[in-house]
Amino acid sequence: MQKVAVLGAGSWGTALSIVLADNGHDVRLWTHRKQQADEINTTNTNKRYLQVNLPQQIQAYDDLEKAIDDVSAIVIVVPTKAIREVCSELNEKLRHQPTLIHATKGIEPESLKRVSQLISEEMSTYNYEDIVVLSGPSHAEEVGKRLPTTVTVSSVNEQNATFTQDLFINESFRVYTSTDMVGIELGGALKNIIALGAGISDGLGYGDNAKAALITRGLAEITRLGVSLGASPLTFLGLPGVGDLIVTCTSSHSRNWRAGNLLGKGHKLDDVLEQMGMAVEGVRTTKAANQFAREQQIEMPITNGLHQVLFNDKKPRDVVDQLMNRSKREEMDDLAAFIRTDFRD
Ligand SMILES: NC(=O)c1ccc[n+]([C@@H]2O[C@H](COP(=O)([O-])OP(=O)(O)OC[C@H]3O[C@@H](n4cnc5c(N)ncnc54)[C@H](O)[C@@H]3O)[C@@H](O)[C@H]2O)c1
Ligand SMILES: O=P(O)(O)OC[C@H](O)CO
Repeated sequence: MQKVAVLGAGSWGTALSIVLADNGHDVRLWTHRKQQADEINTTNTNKRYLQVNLPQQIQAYDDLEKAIDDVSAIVIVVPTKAIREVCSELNEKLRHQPTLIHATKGIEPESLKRVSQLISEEMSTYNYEDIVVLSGPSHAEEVGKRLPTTVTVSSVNEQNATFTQDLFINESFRVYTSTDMVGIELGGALKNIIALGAGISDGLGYGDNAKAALITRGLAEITRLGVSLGASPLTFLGLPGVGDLIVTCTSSHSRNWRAGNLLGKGHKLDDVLEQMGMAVEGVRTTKAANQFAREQQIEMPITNGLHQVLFNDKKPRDVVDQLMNRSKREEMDDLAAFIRTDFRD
């Protein structure tokens, strides 16, 4: 049994707390809202975020210092835009060296940094190599009901990855390890761009053919960008790559798909984000990936099209026309070139 603090009591932090509690761990779920902590502790529910009863071993805290006292692991699950703020507070209050795990899927637009890089920059006693990421096809709504789910954990420090695998694995939550930290984080972040696109496609009334094309050509874009940043192309064929793309692009559980669906139906971005009331990571990640692709001359036509819809007020239908009428080409041409470069190195 371990003492584990989970920072972020949204849908994913709550679902991961259930997995940890089912495994017999003492779980401290931290929220910055006192009212939410009171709800969890008095009724064993967190109704705004997850429609399930919570195990009693989950104790909620609104005091960060108390939540992290004497824990052997801290799981960070706030949205990317809150990572620096939460980690800077954590850095001030942490007096020992528990394993740091994150399950956040995003990239910081201004710096184009991955979440593990942001965490290590804010945490003075941790190196980037120590941080662990947990990612893969995993909707909180299904994990909360103990439906079969598989994820991957990765860290440059392989002992930390194995410790995290042991912490979470159980009969309904299967955990693999991987040594490709960069690929695992990028796969989880970049799939949200394509999921927004899949939602838009469904919102426009396009069919399964269009969605299959988005998923497959989206995977090509993700792989190009990922490999250029040092990821293994094989990672994108695994759970944090194509696995997460499928689950996010095809499910109405997905916040990114749902936001895209509303955009496809003609709603404005600001209204959509207000209506969602939860993290829609793909919006900021589109900005980051589009900027990086432009700077590095990486071809990402779907990401670029989505960027035009989100930030330049372009009509989704016009972007689809633009994508369908690009110049003729061979399907695997540029992707093969990227992958060969990786193997030659
Ligand atoms: N929901 C899922 O099924 C799921 C699955 C896998 C990964 N993720 C990833 O997990 C991360 C969190 O997503 P979520 O779905 O739980 O989001 P959410 O919107 O459900 O919850 C986010 C939580 O973070 C808290 N928060 C926001 N800013 C904060 C701050 N500055 N300080 C403290 N707390 C703050 C909010 O109060 C809320 O409780 C995202 O990166 C998402 O991509 C989500
Ligand atoms: O609800 P979304 O779109 O943030 O996606 C949730 C998970 O990342 C799916 O694996």
